[in-house]
Amino acid sequence: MRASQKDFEDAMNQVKLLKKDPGNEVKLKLYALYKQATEGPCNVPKPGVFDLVNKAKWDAWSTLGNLPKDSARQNYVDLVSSLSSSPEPSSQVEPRADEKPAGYETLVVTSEDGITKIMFNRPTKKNAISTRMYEEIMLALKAASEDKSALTVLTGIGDYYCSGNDLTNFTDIPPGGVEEKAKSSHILLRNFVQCFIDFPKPLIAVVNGPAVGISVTLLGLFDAVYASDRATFHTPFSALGQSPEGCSSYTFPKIMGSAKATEMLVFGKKLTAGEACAQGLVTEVFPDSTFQREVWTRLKAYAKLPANTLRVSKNIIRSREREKLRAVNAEECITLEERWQSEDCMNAIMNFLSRKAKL
Ligand SMILES: CCCCC/C=C/CC(=O)SCCNC(=O)CCNC(=O)[C@H](O)C(C)(C)COP(=O)(O)OP(=O)(O)OC[C@H]1O[C@@H](n2cnc3c(N)ncnc32)[C@H](O)[C@@H]1OP(=O)(O)O
Repeated sequence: MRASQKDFEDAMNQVKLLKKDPGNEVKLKLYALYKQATEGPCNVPKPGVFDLVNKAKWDAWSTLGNLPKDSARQNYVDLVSSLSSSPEPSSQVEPRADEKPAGYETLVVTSEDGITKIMFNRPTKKNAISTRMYEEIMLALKAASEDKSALTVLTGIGDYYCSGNDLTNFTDIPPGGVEEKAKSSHILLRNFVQCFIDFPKPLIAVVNGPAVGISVTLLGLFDAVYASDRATFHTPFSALGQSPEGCSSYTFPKIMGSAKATEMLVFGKKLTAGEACAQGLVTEVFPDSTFQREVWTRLKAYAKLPANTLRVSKNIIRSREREKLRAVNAEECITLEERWQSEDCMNAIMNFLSRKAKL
């Protein structure tokens, strides 16, 4: 069920009762969702650069773009419920000594109704995946694989599902130079994709808006993909001097045939949600106005099925491919390590950072 006005008002009251300060980033998010839910898209002039607090608020609100009021209300209620009911996202799993403490900076993770929901939470950066976010997604997936939920869902907070790799990840060059950076990125990416290959329960993507780069390629490793009709699917690797990852060089041709996969992965053709569904990458598309309600109603029903049986059935569908996928992942990362050191890739990143280029 979509959050009602009453749920929204209850959530506003709950915020006042929070025992722990949720931190500035979450407070800005709450502010922005509140304004969007009550007034719609940001309609006030941008404050001056020295008015830091109001500028931060304005940025947070305006980044929600044209997010409908009822989606904003729902996101507000979800965010407050995650703050009040499960402030320690991995509380169902004992963290090992070598793990980061519970509490995510780039994600909101909730677990209820048999569903663990991992939400990308960098809406001001269109949910681009920073190095920290790669690490946190791996931790959240590990916790979800061990908790009691039947299903695990990935989705985005704000108007984007995810804008792919955070291109500023490549600006933090270590003393060993670009070569060392490419090597460490190779290892991070390989481990990250491995978590999706090995994930033991049904893994569902709820694609709430545009998806770019690695957030698209990974969809081939999900068990179901539900998309809003606002979502688009774009893998602009060639324009970035990069090559396909997330096992897409294997899964995409298998899902849609090699000609359609080439259009996406080599020529960077952006697909609408309808096109992605016709090509088998997306399971079903819903109108944005009913997307959240319809998807969560369906997932809550699926989550009532016996959790162990869901695991067993997923495993029998996926297990034959696992070794192959591991080999593909390794090969893609080797190729990317070389690409990241190429002139094409460096120029593309510099162009984006100097705002000369966008998708
Ligand atoms: C360990 C390494 C592993 C590497 C794995 C490799 C993966 C490959 C990929 O994922 S390739 C895909 C990379 N992504 C992109 O190329 C997207 C780049 N972004 C854009 O083109 C645009 O931002 C947009 C089309 C996604 C959205 O455009 P819009 O005009 O609506 O919004 P802004 O451009 O103003 O964006 C708002 C702020 O968000 C920042 N941002 C958006 N995407 C990214 C990104 N991928 N990386 C870093 N930052 C991003 C953008 O810079 C704005 O920030 P600002 O407000 O501080 O300026």
